[in-house]
Amino acid sequence: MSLSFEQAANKLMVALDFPDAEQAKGLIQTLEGIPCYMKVGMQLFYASGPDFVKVLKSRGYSVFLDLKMHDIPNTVKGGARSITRLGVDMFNLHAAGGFKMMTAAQEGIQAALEDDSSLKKPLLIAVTQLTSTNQETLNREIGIPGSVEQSVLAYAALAQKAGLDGVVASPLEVQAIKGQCGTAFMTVTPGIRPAGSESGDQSRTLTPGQAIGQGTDYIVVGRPITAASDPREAAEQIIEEMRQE
Ligand SMILES: O=c1ccn([C@@H]2O[C@H](COP(=O)(O)O)[C@@H](O)[C@H]2O)c(=O)[nH]1
Repeated sequence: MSLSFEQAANKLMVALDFPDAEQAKGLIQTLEGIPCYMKVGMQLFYASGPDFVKVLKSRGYSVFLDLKMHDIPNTVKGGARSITRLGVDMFNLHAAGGFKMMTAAQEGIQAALEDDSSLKKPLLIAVTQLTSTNQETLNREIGIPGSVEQSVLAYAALAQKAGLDGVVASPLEVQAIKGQCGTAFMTVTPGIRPAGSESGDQSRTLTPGQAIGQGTDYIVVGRPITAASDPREAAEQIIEEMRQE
């Protein structure tokens, strides 16, 4: 059954990779009325911080704070507590930080919820292997043996054991992750490139329609929308393609 416009838009996370809040607000204005998720990454957060998250929430957006925490458990616990207080809907950390780090993040979430019972529990997901990583990078540069998919599945298993809600991976790995962890275990997939667009620094890519066809829960799209000559048209075309699957 094909998705409605709203259902497809709800599965689209737009990566607001901008150097300042003004430029990000410009894109939000352009996309007004499209009920997509907004993703705030390190570039925008380091520049405009919690205030910009509040702007997005006040405009009714679901917000994924993509800061990819990776530190000792105590530090990540504190970071998770602070992030939860911002009222974001989803945030993430690197599965490579290990089981204790991932459980510490959940303790941080719980502590924030106990501080303020009006807060909603955010979804917590783990980055497996970055979508810019290819087989060569993994084995020769980073020195991790085995295939990219094996590594992704090992991190997904660890994240699930630690009680997380899902993982960030390439759409190419969605079926294997869902097969191993179950369909309720969420996949959030960057590395999305509409047919004919530049892959740039992304290595493990699929088109929006192919990614939805693999059964992913959310696709993350940055430059194919933000760098398009008509970002609204680009977003609408991506949503239409998602609907066809
Ligand atoms: O493995 C990962 C994890 C996060 N990202 C983020 O997604 C967007 C993708 O942007 P594009 O411009 O569509 O390439 C970006 O914010 C990354 O930080 C990822 O690409 N891969």
